[in-house]
Amino acid sequence: MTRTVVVDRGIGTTTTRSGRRGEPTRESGVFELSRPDRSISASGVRAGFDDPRAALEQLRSGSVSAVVGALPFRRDRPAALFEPVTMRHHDGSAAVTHAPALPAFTVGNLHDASHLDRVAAGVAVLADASSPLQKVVLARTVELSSEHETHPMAAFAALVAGTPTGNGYCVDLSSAGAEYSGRTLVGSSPEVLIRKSGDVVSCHPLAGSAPRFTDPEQDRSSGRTLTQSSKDLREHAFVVDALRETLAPFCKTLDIPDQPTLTNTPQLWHLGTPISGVLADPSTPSLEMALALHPTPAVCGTPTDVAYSTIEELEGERGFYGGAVGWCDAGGDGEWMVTIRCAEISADRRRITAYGGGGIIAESDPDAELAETVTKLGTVLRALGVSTDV
Ligand SMILES: C=C(O[C@@H]1C=C(C(=O)O)C=C[C@H]1O)C(=O)O
Repeated sequence: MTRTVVVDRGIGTTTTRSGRRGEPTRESGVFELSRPDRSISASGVRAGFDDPRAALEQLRSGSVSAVVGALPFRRDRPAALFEPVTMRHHDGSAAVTHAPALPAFTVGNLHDASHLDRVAAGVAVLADASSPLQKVVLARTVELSSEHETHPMAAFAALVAGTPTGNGYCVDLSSAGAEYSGRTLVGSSPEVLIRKSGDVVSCHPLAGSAPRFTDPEQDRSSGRTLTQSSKDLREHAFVVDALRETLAPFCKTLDIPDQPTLTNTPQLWHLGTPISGVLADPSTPSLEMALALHPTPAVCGTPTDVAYSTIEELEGERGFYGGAVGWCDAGGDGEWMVTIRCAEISADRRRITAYGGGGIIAESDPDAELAETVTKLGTVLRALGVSTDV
């Protein structure tokens, strides 16, 4: 799967190293990751990698100086990673100026009842004593279309502005091959898969969700109920257990609180566990750890292989939703966010596919799960000016 792509910046087309000329691309190699304390802005493709192992090898050997991009949900699908031509770090979240205006959208079925059948089918497998499946994350999409183009930076700016933390990302997916040429992933994820700085690593897994409310008392009560929900605590524990098992071999010390704490976005309350550790080998690349940790049961399930096949059967192809978005420099430092609260913008920029899902266990209720996807889809939809109150 190794493919190296060199971009001819002058005329905006992509050529492979073997000399084949690809589809014309616009602004090839856009990568933005906005985080509350430190953001990354990269552009241009010096070398593209659809195989993350090849990117890791070249980072280790020092032949590339940094890698940015997106990992897909399925480990056997092409990644969209690249060594950028320029890469800047800056303090605080991204401040996008002069972003073009967003167009008006026609929105697909926001309350698509077919998700009820999907969840019911998942619950049936989970309740079947002969299946090893304990948790599965099931998701759905909503399609947006417009007569006018959505500029990815306009969507990114709106997503960053839509959260007080300034979380947001925008990734050109062209390095994943012809199928993805010109497509862009945008989103605002609250979930840190792995962050590495020197010998310190941290993660902030989220699992277990409840809606926010405008009424302060109702809002607090929704959060409080979540902290006491045995169903959500169980969903959360699968994720923390998986992270503990994967992180332990990398770490000299690992600090994992016994109980999750409440965290929030403008749309949702979540159960979250702040995990930190000290690496045995401080040169371990953040990309290596992201590949080891992904997919966690926050986006896939337990056990992973059974959850993967259940998702494939009940949902189909997820593309980059449920993957990871991030960066890794030559010293191994970097940060990878779980690719949730996201949407993919088509190459012609007139169609947008937004994604939302949730963890399902045997006790899950299909109606509540459908409502949770609408709330989660609200992160992207509201940023794009689309109401979810219909
Ligand atoms: C799967 C999504 O979110 C994940 C699933 C959660 C849950 O099941 O409660 C919570 C946070 C995320 O880890 C999504 O936003 O699409």
